[in-house]
Amino acid sequence: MKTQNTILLVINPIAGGTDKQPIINAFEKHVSQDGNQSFIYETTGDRDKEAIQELIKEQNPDRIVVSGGDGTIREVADAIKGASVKVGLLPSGSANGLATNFDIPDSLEEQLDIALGNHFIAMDLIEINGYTCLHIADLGINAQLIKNYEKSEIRGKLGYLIQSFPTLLSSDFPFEVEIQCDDQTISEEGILVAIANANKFGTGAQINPTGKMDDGIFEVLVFKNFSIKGILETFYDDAELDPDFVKVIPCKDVNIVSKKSIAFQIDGEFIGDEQRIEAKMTPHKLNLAIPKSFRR
Ligand SMILES: Nc1ncnc2c1ncn2[C@@H]1O[C@H](COP(=O)(O)OP(=O)(O)OP(=O)(O)O)[C@@H](O)[C@H]1O
Repeated sequence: MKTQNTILLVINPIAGGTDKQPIINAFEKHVSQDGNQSFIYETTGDRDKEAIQELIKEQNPDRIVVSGGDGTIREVADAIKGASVKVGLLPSGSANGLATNFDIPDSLEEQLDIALGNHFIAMDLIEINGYTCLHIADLGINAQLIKNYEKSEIRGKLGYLIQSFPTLLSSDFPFEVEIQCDDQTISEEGILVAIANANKFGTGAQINPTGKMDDGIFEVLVFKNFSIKGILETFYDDAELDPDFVKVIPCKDVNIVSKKSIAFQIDGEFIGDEQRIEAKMTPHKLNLAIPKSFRR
């Protein structure tokens, strides 16, 4: 006889500003049709990591399905660190950068098939200045855009675009950094220094085409100057990054020091103006359910 599994849904009621009841209904239906048992935890924004850890201890779920944005996924990743529980995604945040990297489709039914399916990646987790990073962190123009965007009242792509003009003209760019990666030290000048586990920004821009999310290595990318060609190339899957435009340094451990404080973001969330960034690959993996068609 098939054993009954317990599946926990962690759902952020405010993510993306949408009604979550249809997601809860579809999840419960799908899990019961599979002959499994479901239970639900709604995040509150206060001590969610600890609450999820308590639930894992009490209920010992076989899998946790996360409905929210990257912030909610990170909360779950932090809660299960070191445990083997599987994780599925029902992206419902405002940007969904991690889901974009795995080409998770828009339809809820397809998302449920994937989240409750049996294709997994043992995804690397990076620790940066004490935070868990799921896909991409960066110092420079992109983080400055996110900072300006978070302060602005105009939402959506238009808001992002309007913010880009003062950001691109700011005297902070380019800036100088010293990068100590494993046992080499490099001095560079750039407009954006990214630490990338993944290939894409949440917007879909392909900034790190050779990155693999399960190889135990992340890439430090230094974008050296404003190049329309270089920026356009990052939108194509098979882009070969021009070394005059971007320098790529694969590593497991990096210290980045900037001469001045520069805007810094992790997974689409503005962290602060920073001068020192310490990033290292953690020994933990996220056992994530992904589409069968995902190309590593
Ligand atoms: N019930 C709640 N009320 C208010 N805030 C909450 C609640 N639950 C979670 N949060 C907050 O939501 C944030 C995480 O949101 P998340 O990133 O998942 O969604 P989002 O911001 O809509 O999406 P994205 O990160 O893709 O832009 C955290 O700051 C968390 O503290």
